[in-house]
Amino acid sequence: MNLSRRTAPYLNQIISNFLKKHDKFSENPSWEIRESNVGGFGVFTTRDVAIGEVIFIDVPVILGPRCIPNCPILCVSCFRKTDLLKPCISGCGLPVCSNECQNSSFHQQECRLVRQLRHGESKDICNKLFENLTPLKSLFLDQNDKDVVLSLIAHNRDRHGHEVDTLKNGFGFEFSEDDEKFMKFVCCVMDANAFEVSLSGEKGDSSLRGLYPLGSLANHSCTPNLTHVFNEHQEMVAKAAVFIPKNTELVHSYTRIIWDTTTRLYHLHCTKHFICKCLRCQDRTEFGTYMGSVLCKKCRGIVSPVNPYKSYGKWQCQDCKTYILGKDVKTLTTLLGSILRDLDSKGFEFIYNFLKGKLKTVVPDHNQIAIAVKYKLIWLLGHMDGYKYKDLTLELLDIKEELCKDILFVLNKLQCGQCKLRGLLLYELYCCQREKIQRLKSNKQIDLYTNEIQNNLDEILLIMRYDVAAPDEIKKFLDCDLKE
Ligand SMILES: C[S@@+](CC[C@H](N)C(=O)[O-])C[C@H]1O[C@@H](n2cnc3c(N)ncnc32)[C@H](O)[C@@H]1O
Repeated sequence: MNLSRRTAPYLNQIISNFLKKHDKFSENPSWEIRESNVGGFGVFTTRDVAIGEVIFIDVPVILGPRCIPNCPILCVSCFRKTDLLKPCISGCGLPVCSNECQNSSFHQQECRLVRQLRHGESKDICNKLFENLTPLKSLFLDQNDKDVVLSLIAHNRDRHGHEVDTLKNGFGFEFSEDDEKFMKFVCCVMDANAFEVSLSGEKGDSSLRGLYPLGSLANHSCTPNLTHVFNEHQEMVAKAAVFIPKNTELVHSYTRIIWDTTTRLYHLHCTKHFICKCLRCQDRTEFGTYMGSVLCKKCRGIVSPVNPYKSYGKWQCQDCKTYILGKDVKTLTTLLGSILRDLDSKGFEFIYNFLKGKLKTVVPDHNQIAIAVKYKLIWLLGHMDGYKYKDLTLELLDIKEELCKDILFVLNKLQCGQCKLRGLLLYELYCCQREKIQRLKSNKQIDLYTNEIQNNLDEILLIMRYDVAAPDEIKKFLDCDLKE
């Protein structure tokens, strides 16, 4: 794009017009695009915003499958993941879930283009074509939407845009020079800005990516003040995770919140090509959580990097002041990482004993590996065969409750407010406490619990409001709530 057009007034105008077209623009928005201190542009509040308040609703200008190996397939028309997926009967090789989706104008235009450019038919679903479909979809944008895409920043390193090469070299697609240039630009814009879109009932990683123009102008911080959910129309609902004063930059997290600084910095460098300088990254204690720290072999004190930006440099024990080398810490964390991956095949006893035994001797309680192990146990208790809620003893319910509260405590220390992870953990805690209350005998204990459960439920509803990925029982509460 012509960079001289990339000014704050231009961006405000083009994004506002885009939202107006989709009926998502409020006449008195609580956001504004301005130049940001971290570089480029960012989104700022124009007034105080209360915790949980919706700041904007954004619409995807491009929506398509993530280009990852073995991406679980979805209907290319309605983007639902269902058992009813079948290959399009016209022979384009793309998955659709119903006659309605087969015949939708949305699918028909890409189906025609695929058959025309590819010179051939496919009777089966072609996964590779599905994975590389997103740039192709961008060719159907109208000029206004193309201008929106052109106004966003694009990564310009060589490895971005390989989807287009796969379409050309792997499938024999022939594109005009302009189309090819635009599609490559789209891939670079998607890599810089796209969000993984949550879908109803989807477990694990998302298969869908969306380019949300306003959402994508918000910069990153490891202590985000913005949180977002996706509703059933694949719209992004951006909400305040904490109270946000007027004129504050809105920032969301491009990484997992419970990763340590080394992991977050590495991820941001590789995927978004910048070095985060937020307060959490600069603090070697990570706000007192010591998520990246290990224990000293000599005195069991906490060992942290002297400079969090140089994890390969020196690390020092805060008690006995001994130095150790970053590469030795790396060896330990790599080993723990591989044990962590293996834990998926192990049962509760093994994982719990590992947490309370070996792991406790090498890392502090809130090291990211310890948190990941605790997280596994939370998901195991109450969900896995033999460990459904009804099967759990009071002792196991106590363990689950303690683990949930422990990670919630870490999230509080990290100052992440009403983030999505908090909502999920509160929900696990709520289910656990609800089960526990049925086993309690004393009325006093029951009363105490009932209050806590109700408070947790209120907060879960606030965090999960509009979230298509919310658990079904929460959605039922929310349906009533939204109809009121
Ligand atoms: C999704 S865009 C955010 C909007 C972008 N600032 C703009 O002007 O369009 C992501 C890019 O913004 C920049 N960015 C975001 N957060 C940053 C941060 N905390 N520090 C430095 N650069 C950041 C990086 O260049 C990153 O690749």
